[in-house]
Amino acid sequence: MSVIQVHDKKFQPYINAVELQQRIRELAAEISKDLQGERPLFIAILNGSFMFAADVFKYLTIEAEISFIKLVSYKGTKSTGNVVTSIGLDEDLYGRTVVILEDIVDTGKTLSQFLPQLEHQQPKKLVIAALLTKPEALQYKIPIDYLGFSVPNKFLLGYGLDYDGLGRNLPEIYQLVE
Ligand SMILES: O=P(O)(O)OC[C@H]1O[C@H](OP(=O)(O)OP(=O)(O)O)[C@H](O)[C@@H]1O
Ligand code: HPA
Repeated sequence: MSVIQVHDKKFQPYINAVELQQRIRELAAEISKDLQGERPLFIAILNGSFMFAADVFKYLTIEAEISFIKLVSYKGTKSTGNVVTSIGLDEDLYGRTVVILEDIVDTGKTLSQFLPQLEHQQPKKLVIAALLTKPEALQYKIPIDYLGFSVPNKFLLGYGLDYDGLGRNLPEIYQLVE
């Protein structure tokens, strides 16, 4: 792995593919142990989480379902500010064990807006699995139950994460060179 250029910016190697896969196997093993017999529904938030979701899901050793959703944000009324709604969630969450799959919790804004909507459906349990989080960037308190890596507040690329549309296909994670 070496420094790469995407659009106008340079990125240096940060987490290699072997480390990533090893950590994801560990997370999948933990989830499998904790949620044995619950037939959880995994909800992957597109676009960024597609690779993480695919890898976690294939390493699970329990019965589970998966659904992919896209969040769309639009301007609500003055009092509600931005409203986030989801496209593609057809399942009824009532009484179910639900695992949210996110590639990254950065400021936490996305999940802080979306979690209440899921909770509204009264799942039996709602847990979060995130590959990455940036503690220094967090502005909203998000309880991450299964975390891959805690990372510094620098822009990341690869393994689902993009810079202006590119870089999602990289099998490893890169960090912006500043
Ligand atoms: O914690 P936050 O600051 O809200 O950031 C995290 C969100 O940002 C990214 O999605 P993005 O909105 O860039 O869309 P994408 O997944 O399609 O790239 C990422 O996949 C998370 O969903
Ligand atoms: O560090 C990041 N990289 C790419 N996309 C993102 N979305 C939130 N944080 C990031």
